[in-house]
Amino acid sequence: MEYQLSPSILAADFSNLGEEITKVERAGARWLHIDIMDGQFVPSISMGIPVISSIRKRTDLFFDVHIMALDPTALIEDFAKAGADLITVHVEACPNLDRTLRLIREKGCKVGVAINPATSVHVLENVLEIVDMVLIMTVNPGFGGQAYIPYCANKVRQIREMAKERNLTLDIEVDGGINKNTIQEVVDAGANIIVAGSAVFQGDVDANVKELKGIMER
Ligand SMILES: O=C(CO)[C@H](O)[C@H](O)COP(=O)(O)O
Ligand SMILES: [Fe+2]
Repeated sequence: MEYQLSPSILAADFSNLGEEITKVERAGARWLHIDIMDGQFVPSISMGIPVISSIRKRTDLFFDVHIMALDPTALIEDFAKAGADLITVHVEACPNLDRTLRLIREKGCKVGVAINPATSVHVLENVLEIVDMVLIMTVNPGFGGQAYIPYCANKVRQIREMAKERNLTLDIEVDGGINKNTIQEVVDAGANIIVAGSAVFQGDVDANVKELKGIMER
């Protein structure tokens, strides 16, 4: 299984975004987590198309776009054109989930599906075969810098088990409150794509990326 650290630029210095991205790239990250918040599905507003298309010109990192919006389906085509490699939508925001997931694939992107902490893994039973990645939120979405919710590790374990039963090679991503103290628990539970915002961009970015990757790959 491939392990990837996906630094979340939500915690980066936006006045110096290009440099921040170069730093994580130089430190050895291959993915970049881009949080899209619309102020409705979640309370805050983050960034949109112009940010993605401008950073796309600067880096070949794999763009892992996490949409936290009330109507993610309407945004998919534009995000794909702007340079997303993988688009993840929330079950909680998709009344026609199957259609939305197929649209992501049609637009040429890898397909991700996310669930909030309080949502059961069982809502994913029917769509596991048509996604590349499941994102288990380990905080309630909306802000960086929140504390990791420990019961979510069990959901990672459940999804890994469900994938195994179906013979699927599925990526499992965790997002929220992951740092050097919490990363081991989610990796042990079966997560292989690890998002980290504050734990990467606060302090020495190079040392942070190397430390987290080191624990993950051990
Ligand atoms: O989706 C998110 C919040 O909704 C972010 O990706 C997440 O919060 C990352 O930040 P941190 O690692 O600081 O918790
Ligand atoms: Fe995220």
